[in-house]
Amino acid sequence: MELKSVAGTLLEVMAKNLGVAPEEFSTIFQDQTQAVRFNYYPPCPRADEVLGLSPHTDGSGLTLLLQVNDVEGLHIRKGGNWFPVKPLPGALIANIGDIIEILSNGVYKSVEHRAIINTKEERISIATFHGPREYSALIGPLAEIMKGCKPKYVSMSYGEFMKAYLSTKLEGRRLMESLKL
Ligand SMILES: O=C(O)CCC(=O)C(=O)O
Ligand SMILES: [Fe+2]
Repeated sequence: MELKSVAGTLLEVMAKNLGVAPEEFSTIFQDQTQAVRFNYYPPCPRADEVLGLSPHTDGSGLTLLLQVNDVEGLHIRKGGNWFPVKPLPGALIANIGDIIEILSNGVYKSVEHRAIINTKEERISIATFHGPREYSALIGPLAEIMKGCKPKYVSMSYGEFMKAYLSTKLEGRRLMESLKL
C-alpha cells in the first residue's frame, strides 16, 4: 500500500516533468496493478559463469526495488557498459519501466538491467512492479508529449503489451526495439 503511494507520487512528478496534465497519468495508473517478485540468488563458487537474472527491462510503468541484504548484484546498462548499483540500507531503487518509455515517447527510457551472482554470499531483492489499472488501457505515446512530432512507438492495449512481454525471452531491450516505429 505504501509502495503504491510512493510509486503514485513519482508518477505524478514524472507527468509534471513531461508537461502533461497529471490526470493523463492518473487515469492510467490510479489504483495501479502492483505485482511483487522476491528474488533469491544463492552463492555460486563459479559466479562468473552464471547470471542471476538475464539483461532485461521491466514491463511495468515503474518498478521499486529493495536490495534486501547488503550484497551487490544489480547492474544497469548505460552506453553499452554495465554499472553496479550499490545497495544502500533501506533505500528503494526506482526503475523506469517500458510503459513509461512508450507513454513519454522515449523521453524517459526504461533502464536495462541484470543481476549477477556472488561467489560467497546469498543475495535477496524484492521488486514491486507498478502498472496500469486496466488491461484495456491504451498504451501509446501521449499526444501532449509529441506536440506535433511523430510517435516513436506503436500503440496497443496494456493487455496486448503484457502478452508480448511475457512471450518474449528476457533479452535486453529486444521487445522495446521491436515496438519502435
Ligand atoms: O535482483 C535485482 O536486483 C534485480 C531484480 C529485477 O530486475 C527484477 O525482479 O525484475
Ligand atoms: Fe527487473
